[in-house]
Amino acid sequence: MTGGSWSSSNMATTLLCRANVISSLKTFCRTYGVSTIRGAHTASEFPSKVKIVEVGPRDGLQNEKTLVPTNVKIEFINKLSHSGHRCVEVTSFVSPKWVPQMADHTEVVQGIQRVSGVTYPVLTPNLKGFEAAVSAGCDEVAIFGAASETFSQKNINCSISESLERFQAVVKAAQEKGVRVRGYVSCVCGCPYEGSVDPKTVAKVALAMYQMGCYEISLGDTIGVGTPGCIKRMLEEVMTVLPAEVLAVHCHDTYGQALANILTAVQMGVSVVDASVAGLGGCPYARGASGNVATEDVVYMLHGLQIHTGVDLDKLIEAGNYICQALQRPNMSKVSCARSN
Ligand SMILES: CC(C)(COP(=O)([O-])OP(=O)([O-])OC[C@H]1O[C@@H](n2cnc3c(N)ncnc32)[C@H](O)[C@@H]1OP(=O)([O-])[O-])[C@@H](O)C(=O)NCCC(=O)NCCSC(=O)C[C@@](C)(O)CC(=O)[O-]
Repeated sequence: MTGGSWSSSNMATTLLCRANVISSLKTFCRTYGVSTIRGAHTASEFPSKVKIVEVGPRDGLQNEKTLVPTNVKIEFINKLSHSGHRCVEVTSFVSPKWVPQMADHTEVVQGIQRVSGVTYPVLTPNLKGFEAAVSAGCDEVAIFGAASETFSQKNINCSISESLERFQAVVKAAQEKGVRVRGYVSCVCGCPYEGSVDPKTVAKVALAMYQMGCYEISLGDTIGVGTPGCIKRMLEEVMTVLPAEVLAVHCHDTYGQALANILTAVQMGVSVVDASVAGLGGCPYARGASGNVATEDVVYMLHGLQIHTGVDLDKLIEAGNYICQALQRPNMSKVSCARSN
């Protein structure tokens, strides 16, 4: 054995040990609680798979002023379900006075064809929404908080701490019924009312939601002001208390930064990405927020990195074109436009 090959085999052993230590730390972290392990993520690693959470039917449509017929929503969701997605967020059980577009939530949930292996979460801000969702047949819900006091007031009419109390009640009821709960934290890079947001506040709210029982925390750049630098600083802070494995990113594309932000997050080990087909959407209580990042563009980028998503790009483009025709609006996905030319 030459000195050179001895040292590379030694190095390989060292790397293997390091990988084992990191893997053990991650397992320990998942088993015994996240707040005890700090910084247990591996930086600059691409995951081999990314799960896309398709939010088009909910986040994409909630801001539409004209009511979209229920049968169109159902057909749209069915097309998305058949495009290889594993998770399609379908509607919200919120007050119809606040978001009229989501008032047909029960009909939508009960009208879709459920595909085996696909989950269909819905937003539930409080116990009233949760109970209605469960009665409609939902088995996964999402609670949605914020890292900005003013946004929390404007969006769900309560402070951050009041929202956490409400969510605690939802999570407890969900656990009793075996319903999975996802958590959102909005305004992770900036707030439409307060401006910049401290990453420490994001980390605090994300940890509180995870500790109460959410299986995953989606970090929302609600108004799309984030840049890769902002996303990196925010994720570094959040990853001091939660591992990358339980995080997702939810990037709006207002400033054209969403794909770069997602790439940054994926490079930091995040393997769940929210996106909205055709780039539809925005939050009605976030002035200036444009659509989400287009799912087609995210899938194209990830496939280019040889990251598996399970999504069939052609079928996804078809679903995006279907809803754009129904809404009579242009498709905001660059990939879809390029493929259609
Ligand atoms: C949270 C509330 C309900 C509080 O609204 P409130 O007015 O404070 O509620 P309340 O408890 O005082 O009740 C007032 C009325 O609303 C009814 N009510 C109460 N709860 C419900 C319910 N669940 N479903 C249906 N009705 C409900 C309740 O029964 C009562 O009816 P009334 O007696 O007047 O006839 C309201 O603020 C609301 O619905 N907000 C939702 C806003 C929303 O959906 N925003 C968009 C989603 S968040 C988002 O887009 C961001 C995200 C997730 O994508 C991530 C990102 O981009 O950052």
